[in-house]
Amino acid sequence: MCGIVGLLLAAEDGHANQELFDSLTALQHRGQDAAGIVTCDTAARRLFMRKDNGLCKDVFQQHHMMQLRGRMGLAHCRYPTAGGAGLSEEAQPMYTNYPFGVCLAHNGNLTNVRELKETVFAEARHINTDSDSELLINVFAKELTNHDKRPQDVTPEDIFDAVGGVISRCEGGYAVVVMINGIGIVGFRDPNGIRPLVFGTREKTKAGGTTKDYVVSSESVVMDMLGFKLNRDVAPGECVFVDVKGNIHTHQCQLPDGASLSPCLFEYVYFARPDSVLDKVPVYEARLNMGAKLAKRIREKYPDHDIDVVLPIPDTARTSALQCAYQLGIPYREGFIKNRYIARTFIMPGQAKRKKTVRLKLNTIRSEFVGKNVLLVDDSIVRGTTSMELVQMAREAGARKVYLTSAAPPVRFPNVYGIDIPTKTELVAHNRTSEQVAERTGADWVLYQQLEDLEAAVREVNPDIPRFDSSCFSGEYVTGDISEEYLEHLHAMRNDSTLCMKSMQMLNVSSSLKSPKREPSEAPLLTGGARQESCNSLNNGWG
Ligand SMILES: O=P(O)(O)OC[C@H]1O[C@H](OP(=O)(O)OP(=O)(O)O)[C@H](O)[C@@H]1O
Ligand SMILES: NC(=O)CC[C@H](N)C(=O)O
Ligand SMILES: [Mg+2]
Repeated sequence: MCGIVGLLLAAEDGHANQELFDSLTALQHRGQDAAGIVTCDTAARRLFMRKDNGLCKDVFQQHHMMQLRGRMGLAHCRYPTAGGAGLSEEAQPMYTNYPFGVCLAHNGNLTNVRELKETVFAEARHINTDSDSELLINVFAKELTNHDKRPQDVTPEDIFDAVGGVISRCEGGYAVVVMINGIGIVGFRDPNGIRPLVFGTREKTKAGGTTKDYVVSSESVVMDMLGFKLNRDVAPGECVFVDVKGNIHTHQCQLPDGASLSPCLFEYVYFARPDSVLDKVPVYEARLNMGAKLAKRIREKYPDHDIDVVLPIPDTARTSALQCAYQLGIPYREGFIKNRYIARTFIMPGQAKRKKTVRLKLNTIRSEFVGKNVLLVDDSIVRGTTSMELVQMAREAGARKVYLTSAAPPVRFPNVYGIDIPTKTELVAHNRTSEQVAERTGADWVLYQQLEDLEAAVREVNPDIPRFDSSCFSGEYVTGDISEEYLEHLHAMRNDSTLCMKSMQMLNVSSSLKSPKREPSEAPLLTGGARQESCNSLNNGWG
């Protein structure tokens, strides 16, 4: 669930680098693995890029920032859902020199990668990584060459045709920003609008008149940070093109049969910041509604409950837990304190790391547990990594009974549109009832939100959303093209053990490359034993 930004400043002598960096910081919660910024000096027609693995504060040092010249640019923070974690060549933005010099940043996941690879190679283009975003930029670039024009002759219609070509060829979930050297920035969204994309403007009045800066980004919070006005969401299958002169051109591409706005429900549950507004839904309000509906369900299912206190599992669950406690008429307290310097656990690669991080990240306030019956509220229970640890910690802190509730329904199916849940076997609710999840996590009972209540919680804020991508709860995929064979392929490619083995192999290759003089008898940098242990502890993570 990466974060993407495209920015174009009106001032010829402006530089977009600092605001791109600031917007990445505002979107850091969407991707912690890699970060990148590319800028364009529109007068010199030169591009400047910096990208690497890591958080944006680590990737961009002052000397990098000073290289990023120009008033137009893109930014990206990555949470890998294709290819591998920790491969810096898969960091974004992506770049291709033909035609004109095109850069692209992508949030989402393509589902017809195997077919696309074949056609892209047949078009005499080259793909050098396993990233689906590299395919996406090559498809866009190829479609842009169809008119065979010089850069100064490219029209908005040519850009719209290129985006139309991408939409007809690429399946899955994608929100995309593109920068074309010397031409402008482009934003578009897949025909179902699964991943979010908003755009905004900032007017500046000077003696000479009024000018406009433009921004396109994953979440509206970027506009708040930079002082932009949120204009609206980019519609499903719509293309927004801002040329370097500051003119905006929009076009609704032809949608495939059956496509309609279907935003990812998980954005409202977990991914987006509560202070963002996506598809006209303030995320905070949706989460309050989730908490209210959860309280109703608790009262219905356990009318004689003996809960003494409601404790959120920080951070994301705070909003729902607050409203749940209020509706139940039970005190809301902070039983778990989060170390603010430790990032989100769920989007970290590898189960061993996720499991270890939960205890490092959250600690208990004993007085909130001792002798009490506590209700722990989480926004979602996915692999169960967080809840298994926290139920145990609650008991260790002296709780008498530990109840667990989730503002989302059980996650039972893979996500193929940009959340890294590639296989159902890793999910704690896979083939388990709530009672069995309670047994597994060690809770006295577990209660989940119902899917219709979750959808209603969002729809109460915007009744015009026709449907949602709720595939990880329902197993129904809005693009209609997800076969069992595809899900089996995804499982084989991306289950945690396979990814672990792949990264170990990469480590072996790179350590042998870095130590050309090492004798064959010498121990490798990471011994076979250590490798085995690392993968074992990963498997133990599932218990
Ligand atoms: O069942 P699991 O596999 O553990 O996944 C679900 C948990 O992961 C997320 O928290 P995370 O720590 O990523 O982020 P947060 O601090 O924003 O809540 C989410 O909010 C749940 O707490
Ligand atoms: N989470 C995302 O949006 C990921 C984008 C892209 N699929 C990648 O893996 O880099
Ligand atoms: Mg959490």
